[in-house]
Amino acid sequence: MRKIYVFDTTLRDGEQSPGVNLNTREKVEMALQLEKLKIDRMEAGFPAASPGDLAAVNAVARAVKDVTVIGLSRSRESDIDAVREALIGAQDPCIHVFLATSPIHRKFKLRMEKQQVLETAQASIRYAKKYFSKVEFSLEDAGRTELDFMAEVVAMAVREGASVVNIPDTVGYLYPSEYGAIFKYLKENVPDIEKVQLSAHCHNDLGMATANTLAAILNGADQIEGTINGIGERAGNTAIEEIAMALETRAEFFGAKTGLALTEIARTSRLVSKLTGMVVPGNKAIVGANAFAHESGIHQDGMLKEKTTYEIMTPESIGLKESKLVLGKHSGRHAFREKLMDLGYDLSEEQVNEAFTKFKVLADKKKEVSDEDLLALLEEKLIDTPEVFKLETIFVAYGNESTPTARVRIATEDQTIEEEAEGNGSVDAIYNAIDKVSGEEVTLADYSIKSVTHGKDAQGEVHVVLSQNDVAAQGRGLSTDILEASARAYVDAVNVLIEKRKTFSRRERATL
Ligand SMILES: CC(=O)SCCNC(=O)CCNC(=O)[C@H](O)C(C)(C)COP(=O)(O)OP(=O)(O)OC[C@H]1O[C@@H](n2cnc3c(N)ncnc32)[C@H](O)[C@@H]1OP(=O)(O)O
Ligand SMILES: CC(C)C(=O)C(=O)O
Repeated sequence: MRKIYVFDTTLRDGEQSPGVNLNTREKVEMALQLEKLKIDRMEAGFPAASPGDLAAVNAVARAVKDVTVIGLSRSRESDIDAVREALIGAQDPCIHVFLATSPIHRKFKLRMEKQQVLETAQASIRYAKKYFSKVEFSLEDAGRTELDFMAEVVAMAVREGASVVNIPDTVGYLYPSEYGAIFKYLKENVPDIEKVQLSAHCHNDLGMATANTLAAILNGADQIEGTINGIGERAGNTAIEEIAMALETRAEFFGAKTGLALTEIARTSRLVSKLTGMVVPGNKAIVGANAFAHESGIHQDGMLKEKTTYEIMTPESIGLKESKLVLGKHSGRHAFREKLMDLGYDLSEEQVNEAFTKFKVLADKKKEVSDEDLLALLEEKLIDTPEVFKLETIFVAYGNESTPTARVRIATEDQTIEEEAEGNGSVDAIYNAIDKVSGEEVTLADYSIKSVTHGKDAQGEVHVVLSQNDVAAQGRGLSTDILEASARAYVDAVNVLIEKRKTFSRRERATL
């Protein structure tokens, strides 16, 4: 299997993400984790950028042992000298010199003719070669450079003894077949091209960085450049974890692999996210929180029967513990039952169906139903409350300068009653309206509320104690809305109270 060398630029191009600034300690921490991931080459920074970056590159160079450490440099002697200083102490140092070659960059940015570009690049490679045995040269914006001029510059870099020549699609402009064709062209048209490694460096402006990098591999690229989590300038760079897993998962197609320790991917991704402050989107390939999570019933059923139905790679392969079956409104009975078993509930078919119906009502209100939600729901289900009154709807009007008003609709065995009442607050108004429906004279002896789950859409659980003469009754209500939970708890307590009163009077009659 052909080996693809991984050039990680999380610490350089990744740090160019707007808002990201890594200090020396953070760069070293990340570098040591990248070493554990077994990347081959690491671009630690741009030493000429600032004294701080020079010092950080030097600290990284001294800290890592098994990775080639690289410093970036413009085609200027002063930049090259800064890299020399920064890489003192590196086990295996390498300099990365670049110069833009495209007509747009030549004309507007560098204000150079083709010949000047060629000569400047040549002079800088020669100067770099005096101090470094390993020199990578990049043709910035190669993706928009004329093919014949690109070949001319690459041929010069080969003659001057560069070890790697990089062909960046700096602005993420190309389509995979176009990018792949460049590598094929260079392989076929540049003399002695086999003396250098060809490298692919893609940006994600049109979301094609991964596809373009893979196209380069299919057309002979020896090295790929990218960052962890795909962070980087503008829309970012190629995500290294995507390339590594694509090659691993489709080895029969690509016939190439990286040497990465794949089980370190998840840990590295988390560290990069933590230190850069760049949150990984849930749906990000490979390392997003949802990459191995399944929410819909049909998928969950498939997963429970055979994981390969919906997973082309395992979470374990990137260092995660297991896939997740997330309960939500699209989930089905198979996953629901499985979750109940995990929580220690071995229920009958009928009980599962009953709980499932309640779960669906809750799932309509909540984005994700947590274990705590389910436990609360199951406990509620197991309490055998006789339903003389059944709360159908509540409506509350509240304003800080008006009297709170509530309207409730409650079903009894043979009719539906609607009542409205005012109160000192919204809950009081609801309770007054319920009293009007039930006709019961009760005292609210206790009221408490707590959140049983977390977040903005947490479920609130309300407990009330009602008393009537010598009889006390407790009620409990659960909802994502605390007013609804309050109403449910109250109606529940009224029902319990009526049931208790019946039992009490039966006992009394028996003793008479
Ligand atoms: C595609 C990439 O990611 S390339 C890397 C991009 N990364 C960075 O730029 C981060 C670090 N950069 C910096 O800290 C600063 O830009 C510095 C220190 C390098 C230079 O700062 P300044 O001297 O103030 O120059 P400034 O950044 O404004 O302009 C860049 C200059 O470099 C020139 N330049 C750009 N690329 C190159 C190159 N590869 N080789 C030689 N000169 C170059 C520009 O033409 C411009 O020159 P001019 O001043 O003669 O017009
Ligand atoms: C310096 C070069 C390799 C670069 O980052 C780019 O062209 O995107």
